[in-house]
Amino acid sequence: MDKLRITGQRPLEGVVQASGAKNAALPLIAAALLTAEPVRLNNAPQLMDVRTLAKLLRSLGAQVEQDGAQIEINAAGVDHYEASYELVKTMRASVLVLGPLLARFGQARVSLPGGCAIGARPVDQHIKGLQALGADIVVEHGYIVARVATPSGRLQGARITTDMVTVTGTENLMMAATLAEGETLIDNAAREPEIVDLANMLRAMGAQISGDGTSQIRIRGVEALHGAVHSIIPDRIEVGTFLCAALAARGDVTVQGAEPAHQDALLDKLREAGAQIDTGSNWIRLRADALPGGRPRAVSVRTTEYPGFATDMQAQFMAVNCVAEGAARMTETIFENRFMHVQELMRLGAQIDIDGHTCVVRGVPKLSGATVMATDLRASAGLVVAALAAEGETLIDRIYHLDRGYDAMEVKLRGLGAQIERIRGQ
Ligand SMILES: CC(=O)N[C@H]1[C@@H](OP(=O)(O)OP(=O)(O)OC[C@H]2O[C@@H](n3ccc(=O)[nH]c3=O)[C@H](O)[C@@H]2O)O[C@H](CO)[C@@H](O)[C@@H]1O
Ligand SMILES: C=C(OP(=O)(O)O)C(=O)O
Repeated sequence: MDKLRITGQRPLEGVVQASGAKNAALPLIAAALLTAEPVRLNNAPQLMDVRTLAKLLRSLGAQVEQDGAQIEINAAGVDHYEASYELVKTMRASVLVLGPLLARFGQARVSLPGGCAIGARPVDQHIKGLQALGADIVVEHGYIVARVATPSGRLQGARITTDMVTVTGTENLMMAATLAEGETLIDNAAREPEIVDLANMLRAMGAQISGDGTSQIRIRGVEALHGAVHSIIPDRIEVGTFLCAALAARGDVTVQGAEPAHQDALLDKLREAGAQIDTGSNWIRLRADALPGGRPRAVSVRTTEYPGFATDMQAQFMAVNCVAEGAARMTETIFENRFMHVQELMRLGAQIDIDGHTCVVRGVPKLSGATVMATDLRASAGLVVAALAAEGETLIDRIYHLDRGYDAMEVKLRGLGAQIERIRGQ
């Protein structure tokens, strides 16, 4: 297993390029299953999760080729409708093939996604919504077995109100509804930029969708969708991770290829912490090289659905609070077990008390490098941010979690002056 070795307290300076968003790329790749015509995605990130989903689509009979930041998908030859446990267990987002398979082929057998460290993450809302669209669904032997049992063989538009706001749930239902007969209204829909990106590509494929970006999405089903070319939005979590790293390590970093409008909640918190933020149409610059007192101020956050503070940024922002002046309260409201980085941050000298869904972080003047273990994707990113700020050497084990969702992270950080290297495992 690969590890990262980081020697901290090097000033981070310069320009870094953001990649396309993992959480947009995955539903967009799944959406290509909705048509027999080719779909081309530009600005695609090069990530383990993208490779895993590509492998899953190939196992269904699709052709998928990635060449750098371009992915070509042709789902004309799909003749299998089963996503096996072996492929689904490493990545929850594989459940995104359920809606498209059901809508285009009338059947799907998709393994329940494997257990994930950050919470139980059931898919009951995906199932409930697809049932409302007319699917017969049973869960047996660890698989969701779904069939369209309507007289026309097509899903039927319906009103769906999800019990909670779910991102991939909204995406699955949106994709399924594009080929349904009649109109679907998804109420309590997620409003994330990745939902809007998916709606934009589905529209380019001929779908009729409105209301994306609000909590009511309306879809008028069409008989067939066609091919499209689409450019994936920037990865706001990757961008945020670089900004947190720049603040924690007190640098001056410009992230190019970013979308500042997607980052309001985070930029507010970074400013509150003392960072100077400047933005342009597609870049964000964070300056923390002249903080009053030399340290950021501790800032409390509460994770919520978009446009609130993203749960996927909680660990990285906690790393900033670990070296800040003062104390901050951090509340996680989306996932029940997303504080696994706390124990590892404490190995670096952080002072954190956990009480259920809330942590109180008391900033210390200095963290000190140690050997730590990555437990999930953003926990790993939080450890990288902390290690960049820590004195001495930190060894981060199990970075396969990081590779799921960051495109060449150590190469990009090295470009900013970080001392970071990958140690290849056997
Ligand atoms: C690939 C992708 O886009 N992943 C993102 C997506 O995950 P994902 O789409 O899996 O997260 P959801 O928005 O669905 O989860 C939100 C909450 O709803 C619960 N829930 C969800 C569905 C369901 O059927 N039943 C249920 O109880 C979950 O357990 C969780 O507590 O949104 C999360 C919340 O912003 C992010 O952290 C993930 O990075
Ligand atoms: C939790 C995440 O991803 P996933 O939903 O793919 O597990 C994430 O991107 O932080």
